[in-house]
Amino acid sequence: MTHKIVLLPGDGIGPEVAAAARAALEAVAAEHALSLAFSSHDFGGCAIDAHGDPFPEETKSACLSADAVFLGAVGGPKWDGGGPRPEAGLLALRTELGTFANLRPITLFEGLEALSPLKPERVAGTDLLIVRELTGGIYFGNRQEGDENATDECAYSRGEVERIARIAFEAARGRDGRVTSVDKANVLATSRLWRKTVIALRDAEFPDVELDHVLVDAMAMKLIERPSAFDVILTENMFGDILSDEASVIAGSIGLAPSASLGLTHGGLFEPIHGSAPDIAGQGKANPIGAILSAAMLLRHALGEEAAAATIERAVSKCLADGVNTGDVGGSATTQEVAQAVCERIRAAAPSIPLAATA
Ligand SMILES: NC(=O)c1ccc[n+]([C@@H]2O[C@H](COP(=O)([O-])OP(=O)(O)OC[C@H]3O[C@@H](n4cnc5c(N)ncnc54)[C@H](O)[C@@H]3O)[C@@H](O)[C@H]2O)c1
Ligand SMILES: CC(C)[C@H](C(=O)O)[C@@H](O)C(=O)O
Ligand SMILES: [Mg+2]
Repeated sequence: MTHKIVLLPGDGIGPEVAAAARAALEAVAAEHALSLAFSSHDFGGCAIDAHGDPFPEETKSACLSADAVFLGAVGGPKWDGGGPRPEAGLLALRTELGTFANLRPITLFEGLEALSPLKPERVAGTDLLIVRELTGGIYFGNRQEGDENATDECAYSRGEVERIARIAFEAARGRDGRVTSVDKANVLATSRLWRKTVIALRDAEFPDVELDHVLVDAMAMKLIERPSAFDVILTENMFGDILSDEASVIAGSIGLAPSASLGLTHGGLFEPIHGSAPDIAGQGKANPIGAILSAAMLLRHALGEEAAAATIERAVSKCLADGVNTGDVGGSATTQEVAQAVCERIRAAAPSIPLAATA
């Protein structure tokens, strides 16, 4: 069976890290006898330039009929003027695919401990999963934009909160059994609904999972004070966006952090959490590890290929431990060199296939 993978390289460093992810997928497919068919499509700023639309119809139908979608990154100063925005295409893509659950794991890698801005004793033992609601909240409420006044409405329904909370509780059962729900219930009505709903769901369906609540401002502090205190962090769209960039630095660099965006019907959307990094685009400086680990998440969540996902993850850990790193994590390797080093380790790690007996 051939799996159809749509690639949306996008803008800035997006094409560089997407090429690295594709190389890792091709290497692992060869070793695990998987059949993957790739097609690339215009999306984001480059699609605005080519079609006047960040999410053209052709791209949309390719995404909808794919088994999984991989995105590099979109955006950049070129499209920050007054016209269509690349980021609007990304929000439309998430809505179109129904990917309401954004999983953002933060993993400490051997060999990179010294890169964390936190003291080693604070960072030791950190292993976080941020579960971010992705298709609701202030990103998708009514928006009014004027020169004197502007409004961004934040709305959540009980059903939207319940379905993302269920993902977090289920994830916690496979981990350390603890969920920290982050909100701003001392001020926001949406946060009070959030908290009530999360508590009711835990009591009804997940009494075995430990649950606590932290206000988002305090969480921004606690996350860097003692990140190892947390297991699964469940939060709404905007808080999750902000906290995940913060959390990524604990492990060394935003360039290392992957994500999976999952829904109920489509295989999902997989993207590193970073953006198009215009400051380093086109220079071979982008760290491709977040993108490569997103490709591993694609294999696991969209295709059910756990062994292939684990092969990529082991190859990444080995590559980082061997010191093959881009500049953001203290090395001097280029994007392509890191990708190549990961691919070599994918090939070296795969089980050897016995030779057929010859007469
Ligand atoms: N999913 C996405 O497509 C996505 C995500 C975030 C931001 N954006 C967009 O990207 C553009 C730039 O945003 P920004 O500068 O605020 O955030 P950014 O994540 O692009 O960059 C922030 C900083 O991190 C560095 N960085 C990011 N990724 C890196 C990598 N892989 N390797 C090494 N260093 C890396 C950059 O050089 C920069 O200094 C904006 O237009 C924004 O809207 C897109
Ligand atoms: C580009 C932007 C719309 C996006 C978000 O805020 O969700 C990005 O920051 C992310 O984290 O994926
Ligand atoms: Mg973000």
